[in-house]
Amino acid sequence: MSEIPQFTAVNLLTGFLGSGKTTLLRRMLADPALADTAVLINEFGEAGLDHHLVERIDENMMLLQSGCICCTVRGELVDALRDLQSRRERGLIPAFSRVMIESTGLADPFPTLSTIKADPVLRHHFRPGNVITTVDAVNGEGNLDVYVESNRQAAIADWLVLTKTDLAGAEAAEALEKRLRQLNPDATVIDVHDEDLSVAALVGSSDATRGNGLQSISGFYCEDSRELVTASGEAHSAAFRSFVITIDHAIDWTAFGIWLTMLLNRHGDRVLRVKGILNIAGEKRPVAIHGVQHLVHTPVHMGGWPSEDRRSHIVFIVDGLDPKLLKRSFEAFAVVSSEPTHGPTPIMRQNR
Ligand SMILES: Nc1nc2c(ncn2[C@@H]2O[C@H](COP(=O)(O)OP(=O)(O)OP(=O)(O)O)[C@@H](O)[C@H]2O)c(=O)[nH]1
Repeated sequence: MSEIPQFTAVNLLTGFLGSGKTTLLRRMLADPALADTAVLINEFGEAGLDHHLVERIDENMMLLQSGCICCTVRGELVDALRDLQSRRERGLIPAFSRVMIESTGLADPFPTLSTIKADPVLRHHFRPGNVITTVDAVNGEGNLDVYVESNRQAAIADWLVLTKTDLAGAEAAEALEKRLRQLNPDATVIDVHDEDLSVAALVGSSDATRGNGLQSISGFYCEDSRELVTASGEAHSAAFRSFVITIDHAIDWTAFGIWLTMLLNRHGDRVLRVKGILNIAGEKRPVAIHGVQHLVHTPVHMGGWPSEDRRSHIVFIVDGLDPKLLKRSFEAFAVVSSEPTHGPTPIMRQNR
């Protein structure tokens, strides 16, 4: 069992929606050097799926849900860290020597880290560790153009991890890297596909790199899950909404694939993120699907169902798109087969 450090580093894994945070987290947790890591996952929206997609469930992993870590669930973050500390001290959970928080894709890293320093209990046990920011080489430039959150996540990073360079091509990746270096000259920029990348190094000592970003960013906070406020106090123009569709019948894969592709082709600039765990007609194991703006990623068969619940859950994060319209188009496409997964009714629920 590892010794309890005097101050446990709390590392923050951030990056815009769908930029590859959970994918990188999975890779990090698979590294034996990072086995003694406690993980807090924060999701924007009512149905958290990331803790299922990580496919590691143990007592050192917690879900912070129903809000954004930089604002509405900040108290939950404090409680979760205090709880981890208390259970570790009493030997109720395996000792951990670092914490990794995966934030929502919309979170501002600054309030998250300052929460730890400001809390009278936490500051005796924890210290801010590294900020690791994933930046998607396909959508990254566009996100930096439009979303202030994306700029802040990049500006405060100790590590800027370029993802999806395999899809974007060398030219786009180089242009993005150049822009990121201008935005944050102190960060180390690395390609997630670089053979030399040691994921354990991402959570190494942060003393040499931390500071500049934290000092230059102030006054930004996320008011609630729908409206974001800029450093100057003006309302952010983006109208982010998150909602989930839950389906009680097995899904017709072909119809669903056509529907999702058409949706993202047409509205990809406003459907910032789609992710789901689906019960597909004729399949025993669940299928994880991911859409990020105009991009539909390759679906993946999961190892098994994460719980007794066999229904499909699809989470959407949209910017200025009416959830009712999206739901109507989903229904019109008849993506639901006649095979029930969980009782006869109802077919579909929308939480918000
Ligand atoms: N081809 C490719 N796909 C990637 C890469 N990184 C992530 N993906 C895919 O991108 C999709 C989204 O990845 P996630 O890791 O879930 O992204 P995320 O940032 O955790 O998403 P949110 O938590 O919803 O913001 C998934 O289908 C991943 O398999 C990459 O480097 N290359």
